[in-house]
Amino acid sequence: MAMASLFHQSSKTHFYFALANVSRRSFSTLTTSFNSRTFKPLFQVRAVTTPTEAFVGFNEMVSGTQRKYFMLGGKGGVGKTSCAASLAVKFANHGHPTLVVSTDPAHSLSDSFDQNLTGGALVPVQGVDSPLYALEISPERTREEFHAASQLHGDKGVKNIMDSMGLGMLAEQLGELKLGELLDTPPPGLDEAIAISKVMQFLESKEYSAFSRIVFDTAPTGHTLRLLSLPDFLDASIGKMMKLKKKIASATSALKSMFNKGEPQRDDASDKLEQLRERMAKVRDLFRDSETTEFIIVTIPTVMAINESSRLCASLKKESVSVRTLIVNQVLPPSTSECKFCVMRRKDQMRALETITKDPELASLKIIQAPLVDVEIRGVAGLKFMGDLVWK
Ligand SMILES: Nc1ncnc2c1ncn2[C@@H]1O[C@H](COP(=O)(O)OP(=O)(O)OP(=O)(O)O)[C@@H](O)[C@H]1O
Repeated sequence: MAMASLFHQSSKTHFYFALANVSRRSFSTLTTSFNSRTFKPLFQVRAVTTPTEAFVGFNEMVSGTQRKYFMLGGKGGVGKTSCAASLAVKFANHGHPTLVVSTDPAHSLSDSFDQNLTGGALVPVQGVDSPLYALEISPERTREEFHAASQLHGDKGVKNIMDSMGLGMLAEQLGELKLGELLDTPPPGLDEAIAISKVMQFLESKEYSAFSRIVFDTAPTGHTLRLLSLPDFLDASIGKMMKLKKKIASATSALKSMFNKGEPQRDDASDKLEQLRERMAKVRDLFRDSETTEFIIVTIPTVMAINESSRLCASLKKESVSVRTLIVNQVLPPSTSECKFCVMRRKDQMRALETITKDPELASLKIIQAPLVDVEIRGVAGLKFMGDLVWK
């Protein structure tokens, strides 16, 4: 039996209705480089419309103009990008200037929106009611920039780039290490460090201040957990570096005072380390602030995916990251036909869904079931359609 016949008839009508109603308003094609020195807000925040119908969960997510962050993550291929992109479209269509960020090195935002959003800069998404920008954080591209700078200007070039990313203090602390050589075998966590530095830019740059909703399409589970635990790890490392520096500094100043009775020297390096530490603390606090940040786990109704989601949920809770919602995507809609394959598959999915209710990590979450549809979710129209099914 063709997949098409699994599609719920009313949903199909709904889809074409959605297609016909998608606004095609276009935005200026302004793209903004991260390294831009002139910080101007890209646009002003408009009044946000709050739906009055039965949008219980989404109602809470959309209300208020205070900035909120939503991180969507889960196992590879379950529909993270489709869910993240559809949420971003829905926020924008409810009046929120929205930014959707991909931290997955294998980006699929461009494929999902069916628009070219590559380049590692803010790119406007066409076809939504309020400004929606996409950003694919590209560690590979940054690494290439590092290499080029290293070849042209040696370690000084690499340090300049790190400086422009807000990681200059870290570069200084790496001191005599051959940064160029380090890049040939990037240490684990470098991709996440790059993603974190971008998060720091969100927090500090006026350019990003107008976005009231920021949706992260994260990389599959392992990467994401490293990303979330990095601020703590760096904070601890910086703490150790500072202690060491203080010891060296007090020994040095004791020596200096023996020979030179002049003014005590200001310790610039320690000041900068302290600044970096404060920035890391801000990122960590942001991830853990349940008022502003929420992690939404996306899964599919298979025992393997649900088990992984349970482990992800436990790890997120350990990191004190707020998790309230689990999306079970690609659930087969009820079928009136006698297709054996469909009946078996649906039974199997029902068994997997049962395991959620018994899972100690997942049972307490709000469960959203999103149906498997018979068309690929692509383009703003498709994402709007998916958004209306998922985000209610
Ligand atoms: N509910 C659904 N019904 C039908 N197709 C879907 C559904 N959800 C997602 N898809 C399709 O499944 C494919 C994978 O989806 P998506 O790229 O969103 O997954 P992902 O978890 O982000 O993948 P990756 O881990 O590779 O980034 C896409 O072709 C998408 O259109």
